[in-house]
Amino acid sequence: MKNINPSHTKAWKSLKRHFNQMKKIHIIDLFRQDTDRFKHFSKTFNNEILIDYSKNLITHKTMNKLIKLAKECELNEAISAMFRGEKINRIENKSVLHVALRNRQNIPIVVDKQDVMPQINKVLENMKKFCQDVIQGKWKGYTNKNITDIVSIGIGGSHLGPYMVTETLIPYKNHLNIHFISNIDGTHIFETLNRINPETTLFIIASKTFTTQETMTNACSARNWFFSKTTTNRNLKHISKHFIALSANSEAVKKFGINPITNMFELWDWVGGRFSLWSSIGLPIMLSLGSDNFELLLNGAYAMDLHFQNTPLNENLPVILALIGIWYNNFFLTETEAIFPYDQYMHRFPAYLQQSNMESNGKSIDRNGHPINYQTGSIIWGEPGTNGQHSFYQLLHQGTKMIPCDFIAPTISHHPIHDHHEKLIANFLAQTKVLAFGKNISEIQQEYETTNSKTPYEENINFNSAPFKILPGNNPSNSILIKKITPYTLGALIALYEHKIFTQGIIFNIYSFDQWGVELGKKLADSIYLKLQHTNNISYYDSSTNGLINRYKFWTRP
Ligand SMILES: O=P(O)(O)OC[C@H]1O[C@H](O)[C@H](O)[C@@H](O)[C@@H]1O
Repeated sequence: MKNINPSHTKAWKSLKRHFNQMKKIHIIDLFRQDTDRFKHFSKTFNNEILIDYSKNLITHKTMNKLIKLAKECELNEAISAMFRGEKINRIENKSVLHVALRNRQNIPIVVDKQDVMPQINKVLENMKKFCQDVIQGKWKGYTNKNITDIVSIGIGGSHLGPYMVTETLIPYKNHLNIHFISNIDGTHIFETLNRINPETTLFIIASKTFTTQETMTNACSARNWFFSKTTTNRNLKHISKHFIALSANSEAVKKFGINPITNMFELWDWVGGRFSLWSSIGLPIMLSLGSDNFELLLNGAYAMDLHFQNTPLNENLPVILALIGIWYNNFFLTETEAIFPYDQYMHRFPAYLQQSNMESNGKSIDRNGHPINYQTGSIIWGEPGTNGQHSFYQLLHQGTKMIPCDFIAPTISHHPIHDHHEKLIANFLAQTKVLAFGKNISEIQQEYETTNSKTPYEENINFNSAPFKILPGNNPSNSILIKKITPYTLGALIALYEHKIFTQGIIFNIYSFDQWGVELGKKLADSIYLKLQHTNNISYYDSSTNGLINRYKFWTRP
């Protein structure tokens, strides 16, 4: 993988010139010039996912230039390097192999002279057997009762993926109640423990490192609670019926009191936290949906992996989305990208993408170790539709910022109650249309002239309010229609975004698979935590931090 500064490429310079023309063009003009724009700028994946990217400020010329940029940045070579298991996470000297976890044809992938597939398959088989036992009631609690509740304790990548998937796929859920605890705020665990019975609860401690402060604090509290509520006398034999670890750190798991041989499902250092839902970190998904559905999720992701690996760049969906994102981020200099799932079950999808995208591509040092002189990762945010429409869409329609959006919706609802779904989809379509085409003064004028209600008062209001009713449009969006949200299509959708992130990271010339930015805060929290224990006021840090610490002590001391 070469380290190529994208802003020094020919394609980048040509895109800059092209941008100077395109910035004067309105999406309306693009649709006027090409009446078949939808046909030219939309693609389907396996007849289950339709991506319409026609409502973007792009032409064929734009796309060709962006593809040239990807080629100059050697994207094809980078894709092969990832799938080959090369150590592309160079600073940490690790391979990036979440794709191996869903390599459903078992094609050997070699890391350090060893094929990783046998160990992946072994863990997957163990997970399946374990989940089957829990679901079928063969796995009993220490008082010989069936498990009814699963509590997953983890944070970041060890939380967001499993949580988002189990929420999105609730229609496929079995009888087990599933709870997630992530925040170190005691409220999170307090509220969960209040709702469960220790004799019938299984705690899953999900942490690749098994050292993360939030997770270990919650895990210790869960264990203490379990001991306090049961008559197990801290007996490890009993704990083994109720605590499972998902981790790459067997030593720490053992120290915690979980037997790594019988009660731990392994993952490996080549699985990045934010890409780990396909690994043993996905155990809560498998427990909640059953192993067949988990495998369908893997199959969907695998289908997208094959597409990403084997499709020419100009037909390649993750690449197209990534390049359109770069077009706005690096040429229009947009700051954010919004994700609007028109599906209530997908309510955590934007939060999930926030981590996977922003932790991956929120970097400002290039792969040569030099500061970057162009924009990298966008700010990702979003809410499910239609709630967002009654909240922040005003700014999208009439604010001063361009915000590229992805609208995602299923065509077949899991709950076709009366006309809810048609109304939901009508809103989706209305919003994307209005964002692109807006409403101009002559349309307002025409509307005004054809309305019947023209009392002098209304005339006055209408006349004066006309400028305030203009919607400039020209805000770009992608529309992603999914035939139905199933484990398979969700797997493909997640992989689509994973590969979009990868593609952008390669073109930004950054390392997308480490996250040094989060380390300092963790270390400092540890040291401040110690300072909070002392009774004396402190003057160790800057005046603001000292002032806050000392006030905290003043207000909390008896
Ligand atoms: O799985 P763990 O080792 O507990 O890590 C959990 C999370 O914490 C870290 O701070 C990273 O920022 C995340 O990428 C990671 O997923």
